[in-house]
Amino acid sequence: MSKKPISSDSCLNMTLDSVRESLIGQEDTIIFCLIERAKYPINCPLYDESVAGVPSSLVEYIVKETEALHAKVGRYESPEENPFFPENLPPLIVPPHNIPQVLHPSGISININKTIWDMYFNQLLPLFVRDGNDGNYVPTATCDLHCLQALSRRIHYGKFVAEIKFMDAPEDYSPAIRAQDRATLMSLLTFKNVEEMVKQRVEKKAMVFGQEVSLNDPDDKKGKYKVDPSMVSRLYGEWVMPLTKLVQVEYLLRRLD
Ligand SMILES: C=C(O[C@@H]1C=C(C(=O)O)C=C[C@H]1O)C(=O)O
Repeated sequence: MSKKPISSDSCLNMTLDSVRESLIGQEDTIIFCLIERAKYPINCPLYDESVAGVPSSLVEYIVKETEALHAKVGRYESPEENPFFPENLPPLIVPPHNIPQVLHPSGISININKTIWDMYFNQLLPLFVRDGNDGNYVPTATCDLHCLQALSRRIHYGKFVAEIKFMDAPEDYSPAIRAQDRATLMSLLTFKNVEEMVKQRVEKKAMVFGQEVSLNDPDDKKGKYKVDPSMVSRLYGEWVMPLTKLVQVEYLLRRLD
């Protein structure tokens, strides 16, 4: 496993192991966010485009307005954060943080949040949320926002993974980058054994974090989970890891610009 610091002057001492540790920590956040969202039914009116009083769906309005507030106080100063609606974000009202530059400048602006948005609302939500409408629209939208932010952060973390992989073996990656050869880059950065471990671990975490707890009959709730653990494994296998790898490829394609 790599132990080399990512760059001598970044002082961040990132390694492939340390970014993988961060991805493992982010698994917890994603699973807890899914558990919170699953408390509410689908609450369809939130996603209806024609709600009186707001210019878009209620969920889109809440995400946009929250991002505008967060932009003013510096959320998007961090290279780990990517807005869903980057157009027309207001300027900072606090002093800049001067976060050390780790990523290659051409890769920083990669943003696949449109794909993440579509995946979340059209494919993922219907899989783990029950039908119904309990009227809790704003708390439900807040859960959607947290799920989206956690997934986006995890998937865009591929930029850091790619930077480290490149710095560890520029001689392996450079010919494929020069040839703009996506398939070779994808196979160079893929570790099937790591992906298999990730899928197993998130399934196990979903069992532990989402188990139902009963004081009376311990067997009463056995085998019942707040979100289906196999669905979490599927989420990672079909969307989270492929999209993280897409970000890695996009980043590497620009790495020698
Ligand atoms: C993130 C990495 O790159 C790839 C993507 C993975 C993921 O998204 O979890 C896991 C293994 C790799 O195939 C990594 O190597 O850790």
